[in-house]
Amino acid sequence: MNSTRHRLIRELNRLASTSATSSAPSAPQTTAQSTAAASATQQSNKIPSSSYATSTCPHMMDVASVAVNSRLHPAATAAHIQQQAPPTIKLENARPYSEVPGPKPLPILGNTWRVFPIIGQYKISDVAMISFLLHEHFGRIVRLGGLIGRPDLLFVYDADEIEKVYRNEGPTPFRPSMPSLVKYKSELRKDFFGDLPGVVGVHGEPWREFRSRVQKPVLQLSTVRRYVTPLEQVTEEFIDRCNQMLDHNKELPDDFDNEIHKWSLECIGLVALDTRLGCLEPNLSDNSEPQQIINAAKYALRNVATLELKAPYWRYFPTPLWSKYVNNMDYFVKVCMKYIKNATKRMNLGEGRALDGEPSLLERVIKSQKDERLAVVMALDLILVGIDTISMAVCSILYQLATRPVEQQKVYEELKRIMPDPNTPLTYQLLDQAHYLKAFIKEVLRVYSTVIGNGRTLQEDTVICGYRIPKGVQCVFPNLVTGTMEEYVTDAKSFKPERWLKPSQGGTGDNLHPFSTLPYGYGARMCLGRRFADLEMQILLAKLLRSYKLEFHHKPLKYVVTFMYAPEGALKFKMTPRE
Ligand code: HEM
Repeated sequence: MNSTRHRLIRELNRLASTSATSSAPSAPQTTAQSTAAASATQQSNKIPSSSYATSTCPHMMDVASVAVNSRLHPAATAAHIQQQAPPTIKLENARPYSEVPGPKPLPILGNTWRVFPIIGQYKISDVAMISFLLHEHFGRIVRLGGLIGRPDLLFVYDADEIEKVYRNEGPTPFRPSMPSLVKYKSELRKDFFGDLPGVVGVHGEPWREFRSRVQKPVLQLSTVRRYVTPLEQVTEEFIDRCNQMLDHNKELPDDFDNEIHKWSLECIGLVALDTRLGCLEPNLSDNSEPQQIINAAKYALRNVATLELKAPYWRYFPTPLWSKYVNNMDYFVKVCMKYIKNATKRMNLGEGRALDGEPSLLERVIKSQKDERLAVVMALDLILVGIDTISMAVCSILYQLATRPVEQQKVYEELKRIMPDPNTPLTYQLLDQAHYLKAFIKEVLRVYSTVIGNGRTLQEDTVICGYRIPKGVQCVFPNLVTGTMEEYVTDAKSFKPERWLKPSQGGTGDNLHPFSTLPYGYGARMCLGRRFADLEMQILLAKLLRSYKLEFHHKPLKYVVTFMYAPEGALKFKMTPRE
């Protein structure tokens, strides 16, 4: 255990002993609850070489209705249905909110001070660890109150209760969202965003209207399928580039994560802007447009955590960090406008980008909605949340593959069977057969959830874990913790892609509570880019692993949160051609 963890445990022990309510969490408990604390202690000790990171990841807080069960192991769903539902308690019989356990806010200073520099005991990157420790010390529901300029955070570690909240969220779910982006869209650039502000950081009717106008084209399979070949081309270029970057040990460079960012930006440019941005060109200069977009994306997203948790003073006056954030956002808007205007021009000239008769996503949106600004806002949202999420997920998946040779070999064997000739062009049907590869991705997202939690702001008073939780409280559902809890996942500490397979495919039939691990969220607000995310990741892995073996011969990397949860350090993978 590292010293940060010791320090946090000491502090939480102290808090637990001083908290007015922490010693008496006598709210109604499920049978499994009695063992939760013990299992959580065990769990946080066992999670390998990870430092934990921010559960208040702004993306999770902000990022929509498609059945979740389609992504789940059928056996898991069946097992879940057999579980006992939590007791239903009426609002009037529930225990008061004030009794929810949690660290006690200090007078005047509240709890925000805990993430201040020097005097505060937590770094933003500690927040995931805090999420584990809060569970360990306070149980299945924890209140973190007294935060400057924001409502209380309520951590819920009970998958049945999480399910209840999701299922009752109504037609306009409210994800506690980046207030900084809300301010940018609804105040600073109201002139541009007006009554169509997009989905990210937008709520209520404006969110519902925007989402309903873009959801169909973004999620429909025919649109997504159209991108297999273009995304395969991008990925082939990326792999060629990787080859050129190998050193004398056949290892990739220290800043390989930046290269993955370039690949993901090139992919998102293709999808959201109908453009090849040129990110994979060799010798990209620091002031080139693609590199500037990458920098702007990293900045815009990663500083949201700091802006919102650590330095929320921009709410009251424009701080330097806020001004920089605004400049970055303005830059994004400008870039999106430029490329969407180009796409409209091409369409007007009859030079559209249809493939096999299928128009591009952008063409579909511009044609059906007859609104260029809507397309700009959609592209902006997709880019804003699509680059970092997928890049970080890929960093994490590649690292897991490189350090798990047995599983990597299984992925390779499967790919070899599906594509005996490595140069076989990819199709949706071929990818559909890559069951183990997909299961591997799901398992990485369970154990190392890139977006470490999701959230909902309650729109009415609700009973959670026997407490009456008032409307307006922000619930946090910490995937990273619940996805690795023994009570919800059989043999939760073991990395077993097979748990996601059907028995006919060699699956283990393990129990897996569907609401314990939801990497793309759930319901009407579920991730809008998930089909593209899955496709991009599958294409990259299929192309790369069919032809190369990946190894990692360096000190194990720790998982931390910058914005997303991913391994920190040089991803110096060794790439060796197969056969
Ligand atoms: C592995 C990669 C990704 C992960 C783990 C991920 C995860 C998430 C999560 C957890 C949410 C919140 C859902 C909810 O509130 O229930 C979300 C929302 C969203 N995601 Fe993703 N995402 C990924 C990739 C992408 C990509 C590539 C795009 C764009 C192409 C994208 C676009 C969005 C958008 C626009 C939202 C907001 C939806 C709304 O609020 O209506 N995501 N994502």
